[in-house]
Amino acid sequence: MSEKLAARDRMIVALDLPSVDAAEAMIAKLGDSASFYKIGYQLAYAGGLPMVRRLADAGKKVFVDLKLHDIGNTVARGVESLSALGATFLTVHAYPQTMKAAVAARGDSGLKILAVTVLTSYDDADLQEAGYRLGVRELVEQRAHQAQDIGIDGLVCSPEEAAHLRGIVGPSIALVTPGIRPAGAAVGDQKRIMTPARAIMAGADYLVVGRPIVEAADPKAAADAIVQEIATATV
Ligand SMILES: O=c1ccn([C@@H]2O[C@H](COP(=O)(O)O)[C@@H](O)[C@H]2O)c(=O)[nH]1
Repeated sequence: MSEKLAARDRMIVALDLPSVDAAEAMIAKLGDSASFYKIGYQLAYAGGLPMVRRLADAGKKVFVDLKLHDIGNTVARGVESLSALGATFLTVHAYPQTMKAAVAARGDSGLKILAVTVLTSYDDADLQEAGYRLGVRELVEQRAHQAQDIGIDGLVCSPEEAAHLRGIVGPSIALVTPGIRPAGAAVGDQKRIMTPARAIMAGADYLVVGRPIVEAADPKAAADAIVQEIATATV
């Protein structure tokens, strides 16, 4: 990551909420404690995509996490449509055809394409069950090399792989890490997790945090605590 970001701007809050009203209420609760939001399946499919422009116009950054994966032409047309929304990041799965189509289609829109290496809810046994021959570490590494060759802007990975990947891809590819759990937080369905401080020390550029904030009794206090942890861990 070339730019030096403030701790708050490295935390991406996943707005995994059932409606636009619920998401807007959460954004109001968080106020200045959050500057970067992620819109994924739940909110996008509940009419949340127009929020991208509204948030961008309000000075917030937005990550559209739709994890595109289809034939190249369909991915390219989808990226063209999404690039008009004003988002900062868009995810695709880290398959070569998909990544090539997305990188070619983003044009000079300013949209950055992130490749999802291996979902943070997967471990080696899950990959084997899905028919993969490689374990998590090997598949993440292979996909990182392919993504870099294709010209991808960033990788989504677990913080467990961040230090290793930083050594492979160098400083200019953003490492965006879900699977963040403050000490004592419920793990849920995530399998490859770290605390915010450890993720930052491992080399993550951005931390994606959903349930530990949006399901907290006091989301603003939860977000402030994570930002404080990021600040303390930043060297
Ligand atoms: O590998 C991945 C890719 C994306 N995600 C998304 O991040 C958030 C994490 O939410 P938590 O509630 O903090 O677990 C969620 O929107 C996922 O779709 C991921 O977890 N892992």
